[in-house]
Amino acid sequence: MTDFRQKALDYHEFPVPGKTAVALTKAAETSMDLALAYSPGVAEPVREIAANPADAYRYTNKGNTVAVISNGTAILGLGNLGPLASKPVMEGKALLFKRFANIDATDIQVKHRTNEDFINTVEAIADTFGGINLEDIKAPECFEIERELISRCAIPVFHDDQHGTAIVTAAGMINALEIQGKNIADAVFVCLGAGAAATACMSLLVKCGAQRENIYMLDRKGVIHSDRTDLNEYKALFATPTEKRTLRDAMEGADVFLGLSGANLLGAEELALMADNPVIFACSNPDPEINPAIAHATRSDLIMGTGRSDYPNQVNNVLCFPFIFRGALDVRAREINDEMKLAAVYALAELAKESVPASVLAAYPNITELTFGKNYVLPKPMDPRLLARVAKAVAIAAIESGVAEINTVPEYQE
Ligand SMILES: NC(=O)C1=CN([C@@H]2O[C@H](COP(=O)(O)OP(=O)(O)OC[C@H]3O[C@@H](n4cnc5c(N)ncnc54)[C@H](OP(=O)(O)O)[C@@H]3O)[C@@H](O)[C@H]2O)C=CC1
Ligand SMILES: CC(=O)C(=O)O
Ligand SMILES: [Mg+2]
Repeated sequence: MTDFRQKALDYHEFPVPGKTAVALTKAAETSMDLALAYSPGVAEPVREIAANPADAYRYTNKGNTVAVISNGTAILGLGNLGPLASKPVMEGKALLFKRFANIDATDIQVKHRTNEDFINTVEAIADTFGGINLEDIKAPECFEIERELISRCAIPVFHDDQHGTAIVTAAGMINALEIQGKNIADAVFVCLGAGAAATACMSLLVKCGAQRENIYMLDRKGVIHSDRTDLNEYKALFATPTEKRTLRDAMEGADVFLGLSGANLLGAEELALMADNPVIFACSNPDPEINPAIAHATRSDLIMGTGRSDYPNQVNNVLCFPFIFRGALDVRAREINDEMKLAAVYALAELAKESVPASVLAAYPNITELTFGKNYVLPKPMDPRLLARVAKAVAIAAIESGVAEINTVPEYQE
């Protein structure tokens, strides 16, 4: 067993199994405390909430909670390993919600037979929480699940692998293309993967200026082209009239490679075919589509990002989901709409251009400098300014787009 593998297992096992626990926010030491917390005192907020459901935000933890819900059908890039095996990832997302945005998240794994079973289960428990973060649910089922839950629930429902990934990818891509001297409207994109993350990333990049005719998306069968008769409605949106059929065909002259598929699927020979000064975001977790060491050995003019913490340019939805939910919860947004997503994109992209406080460098002992450039196109997850910048931009966008119940912009400390 490698050192790192054992360290990771020990981290999860000791001193207590798992990564999260419940903490009390009220005193529970005296008989009076118990009388207030439980019977008879608890009856008072029960009566208030029964008379006015919005009082749940006043008297319970609802307003600061998010349920992280998965069925384990697309656990990172490891595939469909079932609900229980997804629990470490969902606990991990809960850890990140707490660490970065002080949101109390509960992980929930759902075993189900049909999509409708899953949707009904989540709908039935939704009122418990302030928001729902769907995670690691594979395409195409994830699209119907999210659409239905958004329409049935009164709280924000957000499929992180789609939109969290798309927001971070778009922010990093805008900056990387700028550094490489390329215009997003002219850039040719190859997207390996045509699932939840890939379709959402490319859709948001189109909203940021990418041209559909410049996008080659690939699934396991190759390029998604107009003559294919096996495409679902989501893949069909990216069908291109082209003679290109393989990854090799698509990579010839491309400006961008975006990997949202699986480990080691991009070869050095294909990377060598790209246009000058390309951008490579190989975002599959835990192992990217191409190892950065191979990519850098193949050509020196690229910008390379991965989904991992241990290489420069971490393109990972951790930069988004804690902060977009913080902003949404703070103004009690009914949904997370495109205006809020785009506000998060531009807040992230702008923050990467500012000089980095010493506390960020201190959190990364192997890094001596973080300056906007090829090895720093996105802020680091440990950057304490993320909360104030992204959550505030999201809260303002929610208010201005009319989906907030609270119309005062919260105060955020940097
Ligand atoms: N860095 C980040 O923040 C994030 C990274 N990801 C990564 O993206 C990947 C996909 O996740 P997600 O979209 O949720 O999963 P989905 O199951 O929804 O989609 C997976 C997609 O990858 C394609 N694929 C798998 N193997 C190959 C292959 N050998 N060649 C071409 N295409 C292939 C599948 O093709 P087909 O349609 O033919 O089955 C499918 O379109 C994972 O590796 C995940 O770790 C996801 C979210 C966030
Ligand atoms: C980061 C993440 O959500 C994923 O790889 O699925
Ligand atoms: Mg995920």
